[in-house]
Amino acid sequence: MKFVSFLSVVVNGEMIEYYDISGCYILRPWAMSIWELMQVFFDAEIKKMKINNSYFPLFVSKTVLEKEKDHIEGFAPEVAWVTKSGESELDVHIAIRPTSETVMYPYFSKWIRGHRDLPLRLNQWCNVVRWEFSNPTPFIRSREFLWQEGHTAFATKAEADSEVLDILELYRRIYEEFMAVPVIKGKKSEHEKFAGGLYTTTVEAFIPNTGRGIQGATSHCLGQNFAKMFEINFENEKGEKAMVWQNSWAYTTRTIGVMIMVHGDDKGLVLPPKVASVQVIVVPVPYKTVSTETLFDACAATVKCLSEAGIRAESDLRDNYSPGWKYSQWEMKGVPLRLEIGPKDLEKEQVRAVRRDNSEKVDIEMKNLAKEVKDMLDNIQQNLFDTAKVKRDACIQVVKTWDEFMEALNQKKMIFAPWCDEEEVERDVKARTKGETGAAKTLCSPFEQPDMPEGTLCFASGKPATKWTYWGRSY
Ligand SMILES: O=C1CCCN[C@@H]1CCCn1cnc2cc(F)c(F)cc2c1=O
Ligand SMILES: [Mg+2]
Repeated sequence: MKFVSFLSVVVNGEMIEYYDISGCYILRPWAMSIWELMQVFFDAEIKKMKINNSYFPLFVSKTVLEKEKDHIEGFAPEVAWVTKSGESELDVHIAIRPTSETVMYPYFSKWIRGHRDLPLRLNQWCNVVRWEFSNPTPFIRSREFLWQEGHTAFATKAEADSEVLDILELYRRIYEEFMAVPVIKGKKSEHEKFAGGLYTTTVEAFIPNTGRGIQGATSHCLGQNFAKMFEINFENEKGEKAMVWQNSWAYTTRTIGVMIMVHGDDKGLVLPPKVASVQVIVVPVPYKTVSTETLFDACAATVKCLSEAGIRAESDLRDNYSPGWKYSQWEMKGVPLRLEIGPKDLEKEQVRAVRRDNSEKVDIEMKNLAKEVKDMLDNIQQNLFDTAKVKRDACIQVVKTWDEFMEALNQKKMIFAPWCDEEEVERDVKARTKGETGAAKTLCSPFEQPDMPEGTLCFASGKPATKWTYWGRSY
């Protein structure tokens, strides 16, 4: 789906309404319901991990936010400030949280005294503000967005390392099991990682239509960097004073944008059933040979039968739109399955099912309705993932030399190359590929590393390669 159509699809699909402040968007129910369905899954999963939700203030004082210069110096231009209340200047300017490390960690320091206070594992569902200037795009890059941010503290590095991967697996599930979007799990390079942390793990998605990678969600091990900065110590079992090991992890409303870009087509949105607030829309096809009331009753009974089977079904009984108009509107909104009920269907005690993913039409017997519809929805979910994976894999290009790299980059590929893992070389590749469509950067080094034949050289530096890494232009 091309960019222009992305902007029109999110508006025509009634997900987004533009707002009079640039970079800010209204999330309408059709989008908010997707966020909520994911939240139900993720919140239940972190509760199983004994992670508690909390809520910290939106505001950070300047002194606290700038406690450690190098943590935010690169981000300073993005920070939004409250400088006045009414007509009076605030003597201490207050930042709106762009992320909550500096909000939370002074209290982690206060609450964590002994090893019995560990692990401390908090999450919050909230909004954050980052006053970015690069091209704002609904869901993908906005000045305010919704996310969950997890912040955890452990006595040992091993516990932190293990939780980083547990959370990353939840992010993979969000993308692959709910959004039907294939992602690659891996580690960010030293250049691309969260500078305040020890290492960053990520699930990377790829948008075949634009040939750009996109960071899907991140799970950072912060090491003891913030413990040092905020003096978060505890007395360990040997009575020694030790610093905690911390993680922080987030996914955002960007997930919805990725899903739209991957599955959308020229008829509009295509929603995976797992995240569709309406999975089945029932549309009556009136005809003079049968009373509208009979048809409407059949639609209502169909909705009731599906709802009782746990399927999110609605009927569209509006009498001021034709069936054809309704079909295109619900296709634009991406409803996975449409059931048409006309006189003939009534006679044969069946419904005409039309799939949104491949436009296939099949007749379903009313008596097997719930089971057949459930199976079709599962099939649509799987088909969307399989189709997206084939498309994404077709974009992956293995390269060994600089020329092959440049050719693949200009063919909008997701490049898989042997790399010497030197930060200087990554900076050099960025400089050499700078262009109006943006430079190439590392996306991640996948945990699953193919073997590196003896003597393989880095595609960019010619030095001995140490790891296989995905490269590409990105959002
Ligand atoms: O990405 C995560 C997971 C959830 C908690 N935070 C981490 C790292 C966020 C990295 N980051 C990202 N963006 C920022 C923007 C700012 F304006 C700013 F002051 C600080 C940051 C900033 O620290
Ligand atoms: Mg940023």
